[in-house]
Amino acid sequence: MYYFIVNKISGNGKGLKVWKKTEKLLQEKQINYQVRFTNRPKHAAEIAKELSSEKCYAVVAVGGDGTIHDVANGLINSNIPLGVIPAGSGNDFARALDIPKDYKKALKRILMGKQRKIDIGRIGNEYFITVMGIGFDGKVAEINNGSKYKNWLNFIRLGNLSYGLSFLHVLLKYRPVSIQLMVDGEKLVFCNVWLIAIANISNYGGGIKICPNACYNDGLFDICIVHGMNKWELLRTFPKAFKGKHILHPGVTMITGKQVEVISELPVIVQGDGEILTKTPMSVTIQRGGLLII
Ligand SMILES: Nc1ncnc2c1ncn2[C@@H]1O[C@H](COP(=O)(O)OP(=O)(O)OP(=O)(O)O)[C@@H](O)[C@H]1O
Repeated sequence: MYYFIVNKISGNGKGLKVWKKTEKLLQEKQINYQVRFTNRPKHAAEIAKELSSEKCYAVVAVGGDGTIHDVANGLINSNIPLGVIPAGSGNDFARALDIPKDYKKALKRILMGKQRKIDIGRIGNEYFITVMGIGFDGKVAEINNGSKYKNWLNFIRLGNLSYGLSFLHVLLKYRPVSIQLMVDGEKLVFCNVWLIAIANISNYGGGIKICPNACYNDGLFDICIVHGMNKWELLRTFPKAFKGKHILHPGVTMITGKQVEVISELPVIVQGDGEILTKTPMSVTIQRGGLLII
């Protein structure tokens, strides 16, 4: 049995469209499957948790990174692999793991049954699988998730642009803060911090290579700290991040680590996989090979 968890509204309705085509293919191939639809945020985590005690080949998320985040959280500590049929706006997880954008190819890959283990980040009782962003970045995710232009840009197939627009929106008002980090027991202090990205994969926000050397199975987070630059420098440096070239700027510090604690002078917002998770102070740990992907 294959279980599918579908977020119909992901990618501004792409979830439902992709599912209809996928279902047709499953029926043609006479695959044994069941489908559940989400009807609220975090519902996919509840469904996946319920399914994690069933016998099945895989639980497949049909949606974007937020849906994959929820399904992964429901499957943690089970031995059931997570499959992905990409149907979101950004699809950064699929991009990093070479999961085809095309539903036919993505399904073929799931049915082939080859499994791999990936690292996950743990923050309290929640897990993230792509990138965690602290500060400016968290605010951008908050604005982006609630924006009307995200839906509109998805509609005209330019969903990737919405993160850039939200970036400009937040840039007008955001004030950088001082932040203290403890990385594997070593204390580091940075002034005028715009953002800290703690990454399991290289990209977020629809292809921004924030930590170009991040690898999902090396047991390490790649950490990018953007600090000590003014608004205009940040604006000039941002486009370089699409190719990972921002790391050459002196105001960008790159480090790696397994455990990171973040304390800031004022509480700042934290996102993981594009979902708002918490505010600082917070602590995150990597769990090597914590999730099975099919
Ligand atoms: N029925 C629903 N109604 C409202 N929100 C939902 C529903 N089902 C799931 N969600 C929430 O929708 C949000 C967006 O989903 P998702 O991230 O998969 O799509 P996306 O934002 O278009 O793609 P991406 O994250 O790849 O850019 C998630 O936070 C998820 O929890």
